[in-house]
Amino acid sequence: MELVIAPADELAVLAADAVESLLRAKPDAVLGLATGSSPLAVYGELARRHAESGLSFASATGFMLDEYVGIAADHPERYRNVIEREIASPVGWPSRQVHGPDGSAADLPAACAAYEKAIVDAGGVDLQLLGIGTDGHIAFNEPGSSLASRTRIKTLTSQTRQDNARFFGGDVEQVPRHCLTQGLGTIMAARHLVLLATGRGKAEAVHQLVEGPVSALWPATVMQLHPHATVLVDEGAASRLQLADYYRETYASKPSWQGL
Ligand SMILES: N[C@@H]1[C@@H](O)[C@H](O)[C@@H](COP(=O)(O)O)O[C@@H]1O
Repeated sequence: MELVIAPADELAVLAADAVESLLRAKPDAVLGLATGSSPLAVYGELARRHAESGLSFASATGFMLDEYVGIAADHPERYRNVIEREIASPVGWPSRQVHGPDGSAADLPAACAAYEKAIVDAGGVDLQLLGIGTDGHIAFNEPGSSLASRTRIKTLTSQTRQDNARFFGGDVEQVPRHCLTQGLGTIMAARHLVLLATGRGKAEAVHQLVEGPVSALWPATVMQLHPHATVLVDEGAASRLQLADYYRETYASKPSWQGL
């Protein structure tokens, strides 16, 4: 696992660099897309590069991490709509190439199985962007999630619903109770994981993710078992790391030819 501690704007540039080098080397790459506020600056940077230097998503495929169940199709916070607004549309990415779990399906387990198959059929995810919840969830894999889980229905914790209430006018009752989410096993099958976390509110989750014991209680800790995981954090999110000085030293002495 590589840990980078830097100001938030630099983290977004680093993550965008990783996406750009992948797309330049493999235009039909498969990208894993996260929602939440953490990846927004990355999406902004990618949109800027699309507009200014022609970075193209025309042949790429995207897979979202998760989706609410029981949210109106035209709700601005439906993750499908968020991804369309924040990244697909700004980079000219054809909608038919960007996929998400179908939270409005009549048969939700079948929709989950179909989603797993679609990811495999596309060749698997090359680079998965991730955020992290204050309780250590990734996608919507709440504490207690099986470390081997696949796309399925989950019930959101009250902590996550409170955290996400800000997207629903501050009213926690408006936040759906259920979701479809890629499982931890699904996420672990991606070839490169890039997680972004900023602010002191994420400090404990980041400490557990990087330095805690691997445990379903802190689902993101499963990333310790991934052969290529990059964790990008600002000073606030790094504030509880025991080995922060070592991570800084390692990154400062990293050879310039070595990407993320
Ligand atoms: N399902 C999403 C996660 O994918 C995201 O990582 C998390 C953190 O969100 P934020 O980046 O806004 O802190 O929120 C939601 O619960």
